[in-house]
Amino acid sequence: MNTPWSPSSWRSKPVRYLPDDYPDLAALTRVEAELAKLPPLVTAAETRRLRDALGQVAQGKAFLLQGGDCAESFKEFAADNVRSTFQLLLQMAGVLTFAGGCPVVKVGRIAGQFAKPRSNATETVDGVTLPSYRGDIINGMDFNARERTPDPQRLLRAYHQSAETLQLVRALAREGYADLAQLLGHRPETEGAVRPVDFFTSHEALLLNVEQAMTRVDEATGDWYDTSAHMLWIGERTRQLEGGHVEFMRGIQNPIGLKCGPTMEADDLVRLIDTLNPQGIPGKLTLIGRFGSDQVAECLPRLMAATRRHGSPVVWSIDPMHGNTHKATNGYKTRSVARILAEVMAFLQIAAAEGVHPGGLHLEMTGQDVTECLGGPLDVSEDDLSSRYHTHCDPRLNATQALQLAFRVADGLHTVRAPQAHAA
Ligand SMILES: O=C[C@H](O)[C@H](O)COP(=O)(O)O
Ligand SMILES: C=C(OP(=O)(O)O)C(=O)O
Repeated sequence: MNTPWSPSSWRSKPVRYLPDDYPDLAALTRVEAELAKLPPLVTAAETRRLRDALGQVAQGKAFLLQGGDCAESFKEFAADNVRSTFQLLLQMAGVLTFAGGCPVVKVGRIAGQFAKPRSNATETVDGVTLPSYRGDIINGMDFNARERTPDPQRLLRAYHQSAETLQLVRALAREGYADLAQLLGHRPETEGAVRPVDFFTSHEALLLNVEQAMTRVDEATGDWYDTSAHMLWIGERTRQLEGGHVEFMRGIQNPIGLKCGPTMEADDLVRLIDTLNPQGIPGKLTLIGRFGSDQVAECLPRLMAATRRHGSPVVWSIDPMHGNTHKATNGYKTRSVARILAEVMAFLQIAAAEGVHPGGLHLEMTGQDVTECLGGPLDVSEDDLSSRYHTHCDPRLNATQALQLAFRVADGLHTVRAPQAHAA
């Protein structure tokens, strides 16, 4: 694609999943202009550091751990919640580093993960039909007409909450951690042993009007960076080659993710790679498979084979959440840890068979002790779901479930690497 790009060129393309029911469009335009004047949330230099770190993943020398809420919310925003998810990610990274034998790049679904592409535009309860809840950045979760009407002021509230979240995350990352013992809950023995950690932010780049407003020229390089997060990804529902989301993402220098679900064809994937990373920069593009444990064996090998033949240095990561959602018999939207584990293990085995580095894990998870996914070490049952089901959209792994997964992945990475180590 050699056509000129600008932060607003997506506006001339078909765009899916952007709300089109703001009652006052002039108010929306005013808020977009206000956002464009607010300070960047992240810097271009930090963003380049993440791209370089992901370049190491693309070369098989590191592993990507990306995780956090399905949807951040205004109501659940609290320092303790941010801290517990941050610490959980560090604990998991510790497990993966020690057992997997390579550095782990840590990226939160945090400080901007607010907008959700919903399967149905409307929801009907007791004969009343209203717009679906689409994330706190767009409308409210309560089932009444006022809450479900998109409100542009929510864009500003989400910006400010993201800024506060980032401030806390940056402080926590500076405090860093001393060693694995501290990660597992013990205090460091000496102050001097503390090491800062690199921690990055990410979210789905769904609301292109917001992403456009946050996109600025970096003085040092003259390049465009989306300063709303270090990494942005294109969702499964908005990855059309000719669509607005791909158009926007092809012009920014941030590392980007691309969700790849069961309907992704190898030819389309190659075209998307050529469009999104035409120069083949290592670390620029992360492919995030999300097929479901029952489809991964059928879908993933041909996509991995296509990227291997193509030769562009992509990171292959797996999101074992979004293809494994089902409704429990009591109506809760849930996921079973067994199926999540099965998809991740299949990913490791398929990557080994295709000669591709299994580069990362993308999870919806929280440090809070929720009961949203079934199974795990404490064997959450369908009857337990109602006790602590707090997610605003999709079910997340709780801390014990996420740590169990990290140990299993670390084991799996060790096993798939062992034959390569012997061969070397
Ligand atoms: O998180 C992703 C999507 O927004 C979500 O899976 C869609 O959920 P829904 O099918 O309940 O709309
Ligand atoms: C919507 C999401 O996933 P997907 O696009 O893969 O369905 C998500 O990760 O929040």
